[in-house]
Amino acid sequence: MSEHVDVAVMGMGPGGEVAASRLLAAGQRVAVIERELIGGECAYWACIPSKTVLRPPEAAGEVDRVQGAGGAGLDWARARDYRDYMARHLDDSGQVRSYADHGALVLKGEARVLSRGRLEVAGRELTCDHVIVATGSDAVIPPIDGLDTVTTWTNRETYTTRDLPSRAVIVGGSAVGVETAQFLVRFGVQVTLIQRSDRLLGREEPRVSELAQKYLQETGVEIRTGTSPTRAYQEGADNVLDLTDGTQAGGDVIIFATGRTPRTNGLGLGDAGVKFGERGEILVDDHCRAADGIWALGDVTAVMPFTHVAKYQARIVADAILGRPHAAHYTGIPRVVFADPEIAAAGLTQAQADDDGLTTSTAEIDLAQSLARPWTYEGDPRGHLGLLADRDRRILVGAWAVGPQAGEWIHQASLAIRTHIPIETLLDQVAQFPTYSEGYLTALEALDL
Ligand SMILES: Cc1cc2nc3c(=O)[nH]c(=O)nc-3n(C[C@H](O)[C@H](O)[C@H](O)COP(=O)(O)OP(=O)(O)OC[C@H]3O[C@@H](n4cnc5c(N)ncnc54)[C@H](O)[C@@H]3O)c2cc1C
Ligand SMILES: NC(=O)c1ccc[n+]([C@@H]2O[C@H](COP(=O)([O-])OP(=O)(O)OC[C@H]3O[C@@H](n4cnc5c(N)ncnc54)[C@H](O)[C@@H]3O)[C@@H](O)[C@H]2O)c1
Repeated sequence: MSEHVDVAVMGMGPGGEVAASRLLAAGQRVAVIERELIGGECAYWACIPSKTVLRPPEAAGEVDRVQGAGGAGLDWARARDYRDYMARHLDDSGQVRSYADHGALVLKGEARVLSRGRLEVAGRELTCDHVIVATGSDAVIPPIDGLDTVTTWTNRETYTTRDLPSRAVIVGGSAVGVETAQFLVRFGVQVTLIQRSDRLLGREEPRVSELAQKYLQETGVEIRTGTSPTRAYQEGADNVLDLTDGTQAGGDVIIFATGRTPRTNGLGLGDAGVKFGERGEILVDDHCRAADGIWALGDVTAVMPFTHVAKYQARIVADAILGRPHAAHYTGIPRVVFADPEIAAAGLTQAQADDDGLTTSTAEIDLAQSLARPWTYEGDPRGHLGLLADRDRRILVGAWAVGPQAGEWIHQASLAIRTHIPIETLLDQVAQFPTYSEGYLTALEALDL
């Protein structure tokens, strides 16, 4: 006999967790279904371990850059132990207990939709009023001849490794590739980064790519753009890639940071009326509704594959199920790459604004030339801020920043873009002295409006 719940959540990554927690708090009977670990990719193999191991080199670098301090050392064994602690030693028994204590029906296993409102999990049948699909994404590995003869890693092996390689080749130069290169090189690994397009972080402004490349090269990463692997083979102890530009790259390991694909295989969703996009993503409306009684959120929708977006969409879905629907807005959501210095952006790029037919004005400032904070912060100051304004509406539509803690102070631009704060109000806003946030005034004044 099948058991009935109000809502079944398929996949308990950060998106599924937020949806489930909110629905449980509102008194709904919720089944939480997870085939691996409650917490998902983010908690065990992505955001949390990566940000944990990026922090020691960042802190040590800060100490070395501050005048009057110096000599900070790095200790991989301690960094790794703390990473493993932060990733709960790949043990979710605490989460399983906690959801059960909060009244959830916790099911460990692969969920599959049998028909609308009917699910199967590990041989057990479940009926429900709503299904939330929050199954995330898998790493993509491009088809390359000979790949099965060499040692390959994705984010999973990279962020659970006990020992660091001496030399690593990273394929892919977007967020995962840049962060992974930054982490490894600062822990002493010799890193070669292979990027197919002609610049890193291809979705951001070309100037952001340029700064990202400059800072990464300064830390010792060898970056090769405009090329990609054609063949993989073993040469002695080396894992080697032949590249399209006729060169080779070799190391102890080849790490793939070549994107993600939505996890929808075998979920049985097509029969339940769910539609898929070109990348295999679940198509949703602005309430994250995929079909009658079926909702989807997070990476599986490919709207913006970030944890903060998965959590936002979870709020949208939970509110819709609880009878207080409001549409999702993605304008101005921040995008941060936790390199050193941090790389942050929000809103449109110039190319996107052009596509939208906007009449724009841009400004870029070197923060060290106009602010005190970069100088009080470090001896050889770094920091750039770029703004993109809509001249007709006199609002910001885009912003980027490359500098210390940019991932924090980008949120000012994020809010301004999301809420259409008039430029005049932004010019009248007072930022604390001396902070990086003061840069907004200088950049706004540099706009030609
Ligand atoms: C190396 C790396 C670093 C990242 N760093 C950041 C960062 O700093 N900040 C940020 O915002 N984003 C970051 N991301 C992106 C972030 O990890 C994802 O956007 C986020 O995990 C998406 O959450 P989700 O809930 O949609 O899916 P996931 O975290 O992928 O969770 C989905 C869950 O569903 C489960 N599942 C799948 N199929 C089934 C099934 N049939 N039945 C039951 N369970 C199932 C999976 O086991 C998994 O636990 C990073 C990604 C990578 C790869
Ligand atoms: N700090 C963060 O918020 C954070 C950190 C890491 C990842 N993420 C998210 O995770 C997702 C996955 O990131 P990602 O960097 O893996 O994927 P991505 O899709 O953003 O980038 C993949 C990169 O690999 C390159 N590439 C693909 N195939 C290649 C090949 N055969 N040879 C050489 N280069 C190749 C592409 O040109 C592209 O630059 C992103 O959407 C990102 O938003 C976020």
